[in-house]
Amino acid sequence: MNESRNIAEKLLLLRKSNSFPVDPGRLLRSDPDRFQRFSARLPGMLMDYSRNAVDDAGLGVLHELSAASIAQARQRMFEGRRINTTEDRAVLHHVWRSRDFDALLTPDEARNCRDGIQRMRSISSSLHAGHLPGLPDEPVRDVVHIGIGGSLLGPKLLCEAFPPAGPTPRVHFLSSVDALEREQLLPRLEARTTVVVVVSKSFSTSEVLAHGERLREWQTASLDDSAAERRRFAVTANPARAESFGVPRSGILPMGEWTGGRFSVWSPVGLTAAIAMGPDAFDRLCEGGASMDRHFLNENHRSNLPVLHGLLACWNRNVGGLAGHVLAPYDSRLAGLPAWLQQVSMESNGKSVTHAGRTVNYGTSPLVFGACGTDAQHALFQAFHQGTEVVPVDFIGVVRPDHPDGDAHTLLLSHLLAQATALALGRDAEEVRAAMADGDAGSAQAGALVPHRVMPGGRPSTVLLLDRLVPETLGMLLVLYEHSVFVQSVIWDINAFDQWGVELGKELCDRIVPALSGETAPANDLASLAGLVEEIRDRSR
Ligand SMILES: O=P(O)(O)OC[C@H]1O[C@H](O)[C@H](O)[C@@H](O)[C@@H]1O
Repeated sequence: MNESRNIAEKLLLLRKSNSFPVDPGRLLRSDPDRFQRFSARLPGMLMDYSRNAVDDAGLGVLHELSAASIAQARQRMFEGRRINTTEDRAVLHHVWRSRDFDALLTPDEARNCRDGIQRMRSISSSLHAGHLPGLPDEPVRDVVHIGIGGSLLGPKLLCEAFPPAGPTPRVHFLSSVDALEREQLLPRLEARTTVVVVVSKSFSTSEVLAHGERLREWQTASLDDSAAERRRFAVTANPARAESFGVPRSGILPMGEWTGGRFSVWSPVGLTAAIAMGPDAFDRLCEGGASMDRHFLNENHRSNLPVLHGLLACWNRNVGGLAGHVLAPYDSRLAGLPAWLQQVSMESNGKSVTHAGRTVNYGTSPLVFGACGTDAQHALFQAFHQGTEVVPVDFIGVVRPDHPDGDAHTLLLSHLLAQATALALGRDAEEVRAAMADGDAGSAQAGALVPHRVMPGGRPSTVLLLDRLVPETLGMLLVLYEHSVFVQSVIWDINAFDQWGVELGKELCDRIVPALSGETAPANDLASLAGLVEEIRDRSR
C-alpha cells in the first residue's frame, strides 16, 4: 500500500477521532511557552505557527507519519529523478537557484543554461541602465512583458516588489487575451524606445501569441526589420518557434523542459524582473532561494520551515476540514504574492487522483486567495472572524520599513498582530458584555447586540516575519511556499508538477472560435452552447 496515501487517510481518521483539531485560543491561553515552541527561525525570517489548531501530540503525529515520505520525495526531486511521472520529466527548477548546472544536467544542457544566465545578465544589465544591449546610444524607456500564468506572475510580483529606482525603464505586463489593456498601452509607447519580451515555455499559448503578433506588427509599422528584431526578446523551451516568430537567436533565452512555468521565476523567465531590479539584485534573490533549498534539504523537520508550513496546511485541510487558505501580506510591495501562490498551489495540487490514478477521498489544494493587509481587513476579514467558513490566514509582515514613517509602520504591524490575535482568541459573550459596560450593557437593546458582537475565535493563522524586504528574504519566502506546496503533494500522494486540467478548456476554445465568429454552427457535442453562441452573435450585430 502506498505510504503517502496512508498519511492523508490517517489524517482523516484523526479528524474523526474528535481529539483534533484543537482550539488555538485554548492552546495559547493555557501554554505561556507556546510561542517559543511553535515558532521557527532562519536568518532574516521568523515563522510563528503558534496560532494553528495543533498541539504537541498532533504535531508529533504529523512528523511521525510524514518523515520518511518527505525525506524520500525530497531526495528524489533534488537528485533529478523523473518525479513528474505523467509528463516523464525531472523537476529541476531549483538548479536555476543553485546554478550548479553540471550536477544534474547533460553537458550540453548545462552549457546552454550557463550561457542563458550570462546572456540574461548582460541583456538585463543594459536594459536596466536604459539602453539596448551593445548599443549605448539606443535608449530604452519601456519594457513590455508578454506572458501568462507561470510566464508572468513571478516576474510581475518581483517588478512590483523591486521596481526600477529611476523613472525608466517602465515595465508593462500583457497577459489576458482581453485586448483593451494592450490597445490603451500602445499609443503611450514609442517603438524605438520599447523592447518586447515574450515569455512562453511552449511558445504556443494563444493569449501570448495574440499579443506577440500585434506587438510585432506595431514594431514593424515604424521600424525596419533589423531594428524591430533587436527590440525583441524571448524566453522559451521552444526556441525554434520563437525564432520563426521573429526573435533573433541572440535574444532567445532558455528555460528547460524540466522547469515548470509556475516555478520558473528563477530562470531567464525572470528577465523582466532582472531588468527592473538589476541583475545583481536578481542574483541575490536566487541566492536567498538557494539558501531556503539548503534549509529544506538539511534542517530537521521539527525546525524546517517548508516542512512545517506544508504539514500545517495538510492539517488544516484534512484534520480541520478547511477548504481555503488566505495570504495577507502587510506590505504593498507584496501585492502580487496571493496571485503567484494561487497558481503555485492550485495548479500544482488541484488534483483528485493519486500518482497511481486512484481517486482520493481527502481534500487537496485549498482555494488560495488574499489581498494586502490592511485593505483586506476592510473587505475580507469580517467573514474570517464571524463567517461560517473558517479560513486559515498567513500574515506576512516586514519588520523594518523602507520609508521614514515609523509611526505608520508601527500601526501597520499592530494591525497584523491584532488580526491574528482576534482570530485565535475571539471574544465570548461575557467579554462582550464587559466591553459594553461603559454604555448601557444591561438594556434589552444592548443585550440583543451581544450575539452579533461575539467572536468565536479558534481560527488558525500563521505569522511570517521578514526582517526586511530585500531580494534575499523574498527569495527565501517564495521557496518556502514552493516547497510547502511540494510537501503537501507528498502527503496527498499527487503529482504537483503536471496540469492536465487546463487542457480541455483550451481544446474547446479552439473549436468554439469558428462558431462564435460565424464560420460554422457549434458541433453536435457543443449543442448545449448553441443558444449562447447565437445570443452573443445576435447582440454583437
Ligand atoms: O509558458 P506558456 O507555455 O505560455 O504557458 C503559460 C501557462 O499556461 C498554461 O495553460 C498553464 O496552465 C500554466 O502552467 C502556464 O504557466
